[in-house]
Amino acid sequence: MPDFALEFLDITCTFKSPQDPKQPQEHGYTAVANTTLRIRAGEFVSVVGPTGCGKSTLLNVGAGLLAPSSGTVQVFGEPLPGINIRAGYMFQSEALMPWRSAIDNVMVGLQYRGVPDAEARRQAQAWLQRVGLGEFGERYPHQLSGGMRKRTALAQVLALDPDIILMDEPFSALDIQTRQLMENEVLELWAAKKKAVLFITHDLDEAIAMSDRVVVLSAGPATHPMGEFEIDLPRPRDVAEVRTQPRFIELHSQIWSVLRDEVLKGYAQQLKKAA
Ligand SMILES: Nc1ncnc2c1ncn2[C@@H]1O[C@H](COP(=O)(O)OP(=O)(O)OP(=O)(O)O)[C@@H](O)[C@H]1O
Repeated sequence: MPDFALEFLDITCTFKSPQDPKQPQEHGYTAVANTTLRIRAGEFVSVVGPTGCGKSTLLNVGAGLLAPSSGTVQVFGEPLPGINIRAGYMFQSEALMPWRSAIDNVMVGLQYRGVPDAEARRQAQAWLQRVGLGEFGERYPHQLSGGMRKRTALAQVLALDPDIILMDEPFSALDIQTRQLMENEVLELWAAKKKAVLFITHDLDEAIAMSDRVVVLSAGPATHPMGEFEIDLPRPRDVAEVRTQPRFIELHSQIWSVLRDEVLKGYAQQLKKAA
């Protein structure tokens, strides 16, 4: 198997201006510029950067939902021709179908893949069990708490057994306690199966606590990696406890010294845009 599960090779993404759609694309807004980022099979990589810098854009490129203006994406050494079928995707927003019960939501991807209903139901139930929702399969999304909905979404992604998991600020809407529980659950599930994970967050503590490597993106436009940090904290980790370790604090201050300036630049740009 190739060393890298997912490679972004010299990726640039330029969007046409919504105000002037007739303008040639090269005169539009360049969100991501000349970005190269490689994620090894089984590696947990977080990408942090100021708000609006281009994190989701990069993730969408990795999912095959957005074609880059230039550069290539490789999945296990092969160029990505369209949708990345080896990747599961967990969004920031709710992605559950409100008219389907939790178990039906988890089953749906398996059914699309042609798994017979009874087997899909059995597998979905096993995943709900694993994320602590064994008793809640018949509930509809509106009958579940925010944390339970996130767990259902996690089961939905993991049920498809993807080799690559793309997560876009999946827990940002949760309260801190639920968030830490979910982070620990993700780490446990990841340790059992060792998938490649690309995790987008603007929370540096979360990034360090979860990851093998943290990549810092510059403020936009033309965002690109500014620094990469190996997180050599021992595993298994408890995301709340690990934050008290001296090495965590050291890594945090090293990464923050790079990220801080970018956050300030990003903030200044947002103020300029709003003016
Ligand atoms: N389809 C699009 N058309 C035009 N501009 C876009 C499009 N998608 C994203 N952008 C712009 O590209 C930039 C990067 O957006 P993106 O959503 O990738 O940032 P982000 O880092 O994920 O943001 P946040 O931290 O707020 O989630 C933003 O300025 C955004 O307005």
